[in-house]
Amino acid sequence: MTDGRKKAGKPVVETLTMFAQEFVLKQRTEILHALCSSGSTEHLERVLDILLAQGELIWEDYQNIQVLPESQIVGLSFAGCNSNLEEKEEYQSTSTHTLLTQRPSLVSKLLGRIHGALEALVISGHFTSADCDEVRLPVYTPSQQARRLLDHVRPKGELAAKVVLQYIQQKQETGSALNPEKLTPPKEFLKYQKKLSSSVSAQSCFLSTYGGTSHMSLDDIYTEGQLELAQYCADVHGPLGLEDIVGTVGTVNEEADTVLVSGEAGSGKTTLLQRLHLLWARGVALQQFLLLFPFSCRRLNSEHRELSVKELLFQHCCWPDRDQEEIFQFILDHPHLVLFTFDGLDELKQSFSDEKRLCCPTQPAPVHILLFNFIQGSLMKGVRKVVTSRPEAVGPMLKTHLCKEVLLKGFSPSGIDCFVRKHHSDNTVATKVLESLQTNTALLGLCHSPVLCWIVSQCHKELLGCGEGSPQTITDVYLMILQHFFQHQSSLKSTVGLGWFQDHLKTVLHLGQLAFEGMKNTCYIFSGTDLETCGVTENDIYMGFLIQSKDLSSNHGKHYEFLHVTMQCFFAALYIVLSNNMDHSTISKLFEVKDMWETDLTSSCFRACLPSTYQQDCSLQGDATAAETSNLQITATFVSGLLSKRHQSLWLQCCPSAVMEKKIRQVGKCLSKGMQKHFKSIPQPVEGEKKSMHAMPGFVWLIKCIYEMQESRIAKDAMSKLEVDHLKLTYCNIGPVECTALAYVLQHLRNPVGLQLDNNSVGDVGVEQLLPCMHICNSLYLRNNNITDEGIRKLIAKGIQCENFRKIALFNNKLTDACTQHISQLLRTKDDFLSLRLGNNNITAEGAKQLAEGLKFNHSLQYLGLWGNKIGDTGAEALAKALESSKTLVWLSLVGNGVGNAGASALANIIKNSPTLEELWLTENCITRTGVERLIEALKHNIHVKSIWLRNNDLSLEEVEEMTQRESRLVF
Ligand SMILES: Nc1ncnc2c1ncn2[C@@H]1O[C@H](COP(=O)(O)OP(=O)(O)OP(=O)(O)O)[C@@H](O)[C@H]1O
Repeated sequence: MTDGRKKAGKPVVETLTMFAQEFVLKQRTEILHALCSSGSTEHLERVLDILLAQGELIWEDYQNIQVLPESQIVGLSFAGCNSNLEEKEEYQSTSTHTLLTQRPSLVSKLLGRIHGALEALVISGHFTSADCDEVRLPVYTPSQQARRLLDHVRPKGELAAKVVLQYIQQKQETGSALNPEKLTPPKEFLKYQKKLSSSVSAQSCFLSTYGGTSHMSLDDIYTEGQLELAQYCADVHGPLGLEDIVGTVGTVNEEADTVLVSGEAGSGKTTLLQRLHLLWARGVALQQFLLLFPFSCRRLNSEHRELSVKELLFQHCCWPDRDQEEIFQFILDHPHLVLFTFDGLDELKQSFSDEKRLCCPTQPAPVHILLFNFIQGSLMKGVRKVVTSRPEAVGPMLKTHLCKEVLLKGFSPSGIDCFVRKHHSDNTVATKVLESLQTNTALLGLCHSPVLCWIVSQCHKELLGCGEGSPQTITDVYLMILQHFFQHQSSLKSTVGLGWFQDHLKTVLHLGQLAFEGMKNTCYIFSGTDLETCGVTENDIYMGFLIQSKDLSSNHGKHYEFLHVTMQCFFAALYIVLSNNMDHSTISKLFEVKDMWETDLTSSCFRACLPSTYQQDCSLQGDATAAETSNLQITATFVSGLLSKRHQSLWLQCCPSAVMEKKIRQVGKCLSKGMQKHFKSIPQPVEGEKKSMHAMPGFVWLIKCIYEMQESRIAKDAMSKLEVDHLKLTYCNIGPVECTALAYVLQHLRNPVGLQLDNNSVGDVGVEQLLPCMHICNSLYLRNNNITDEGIRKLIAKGIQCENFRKIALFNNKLTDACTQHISQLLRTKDDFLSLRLGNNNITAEGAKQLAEGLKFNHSLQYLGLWGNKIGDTGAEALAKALESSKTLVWLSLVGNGVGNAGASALANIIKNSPTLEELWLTENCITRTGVERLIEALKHNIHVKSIWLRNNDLSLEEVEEMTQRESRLVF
């Protein structure tokens, strides 16, 4: 700090300063972390704004801090930063002084108005264009630009300060400059905007999945997917809408301007972006953005030139017919009016890194460097960016640069209904398809994934005609679409048995090879030469599995891609299974693909089976991308499914059975080995604790592969070696499909386990899928899983029959009084049930009364949690009556239920009589002194109770103090 500080001269200030100094010294590490850990200087700058405004920091000090390199900025200390009273007086009531004292609010008022303020300063002759350039450096965030503007105005004097203040005041009176309607962009800009929006509209009005077979307009088929914030946000109730993706809701890092939409393969990320694009181009959504530039990372992979931002925007999205410079300058000046979207970040050949910084929009660089710098905000700061990716591709480094993350979780049950009805104009057909899904809940579970829902709808004839053999696995569904396309596109109409597969074996192998080679090289777009190399013919293309790539085909001959990348995975799997000249190590290498979390990205083992020239090519790309790992896992899942005995008849006629048997054995061995590795990683339990395993995503994948094989021998074998008491799969993206696989495998466990599935998307369909393994679960944790009364009805019906089942946790779901009669039945019937937790649902007094009916007959329950419901005083009275003679109850929580004094008085009876109760939670229940007196009275008869929680009730401080003294077990 400088020595030019002056003394405050007031003892009180000195004392405070000493305290502050001491505090800063003691908490130095924490303060430094809070100020600097986000990688942005915003927090530090905000603190500086406040210090300047309050006169705790004088201008010279501030300037010194400003010029110090970033690492030394943290040398800021409060030592001697006394108020500079003399200086304060000197500037009293001048505009320059106002710039200082109002600095924090001026910074925010200038956001979105920098351009106008600079213009006013230039016109008034206080600023040169060089001043403007310094303020507008693209490396600055909008708030930093505002601060630099204020910094530059100060030395220009009183009149310049006045201009800025007048400008801000005027703008406030006439409305927000952030509103694009208030802007008057140059004429050429408006023409460009029109051209861009018609190009975006043309690109987004049809769905590509249907390209091979028929056209389907997005309007006709688009169905809302389930969007959720990745991080809990107290302000958000109910589902997110499309506009929320770019809105402020759920923002975790205000300085970042990249939103990530993550979702599994086929969950609808591309389609969602397409919908956003279309709505913007039509002028019905996202109208806060004047321009929207859509990018596909898959296509950006083909751009090998170095480009500047300008070239990237204009060459890849829309070319301005005139006045390029002016249009680009307008974009630079109004970044907050521009939106970039990047689909499939996981498909980019390079993994995200923030090592190479770039901040100049005119400097050419490889496109992935441009993209990474957009995300970090070093380039085109202020432009909103929406990026999509599979979840496993998003590492912690990328996450630090996100404004928020939104999860796309596929269709909800009503979404499936809506999609199927949109898909079939004939209502009778739609109803039949939906009915058949209700009878096959494994398939219904699969339909939560939009791509699978599309296949199932597309293949309704096959589906409705297959009776008993209705599809159960993902492989079954993909085989169904294979058959569907062949039978619809081909002149060979083989109707008998499996003739269709034999008839098209050549096509399968050609497309399979193309898919397989592509997979090895992270290639999803194929040139004519690629097709030729694999022998793909016009007839093969005609079958409809390949579609022409949109914007790449015109320049360099036709290019193709698979209808969907999962289709490419499926064909690659068919090739691995059917090809007779496949390297024998391919399968084991495929299954060795490591978890993204386990080590660095290494699917290189898979590449090792390639010819050496190919390996060289690949090594040029550096590490494997996330999409590669994820797609190889999907391929391995299909390989497992295709080698299932159920599909033997398909390949027996085209492959020697000895070869196939060997492949089956290999897959079985790989799965078993993979499981062993997981089990070995389970740490020994600490004494007194249960042995617990937290599954890694790779565990779920292996389980899905086992399910695809549909061989209980393999499932049994894998599970026989798992020895844990508690299996934790929280935040593992467990939906209905995963539940089906889990139940298939876990039912073979030798000993009962606690199954913890908190914070997933199990839903009612998932609950139903779990039923086959209920007998092995002694406790089931399903917190925050979108479960309704219907799911619970089925769960309880099964649970009642399961001997081991003793505990259930269902907080944060969608339960109402309608489920309590079933739970009541469980309590009445199962006299060894220990724990019931139903917090944060919608249970009222009626529900509590139902539960009480069951509790009257129960002699085992120890834990009952009903916090965050609405049982009120009558509900509490009913429960109290049922529990007052309980000889087992240890813990009861009725937090936040409005039980009031009447409820508290009734509950006092439990205290009076219970020989076991230890804790009673009555926080936030509108209880006054009258209620507490009853509790105190009851406590006189009970020495076992340890604490009664009474925080946030209707008591005065004096009452709290007095009652604490009378009864120390009351916690206020
Ligand atoms: N919201 C939706 N409404 C209607 N159909 C949809 C929707 N979302 C997805 N689909 C169907 O599912 C198919 C796959 O979806 P999409 O390509 O958007 O998934 P994705 O998440 O981008 O997959 P990937 O990660 O593999 O690239 C689409 O082509 C379409 O047929």
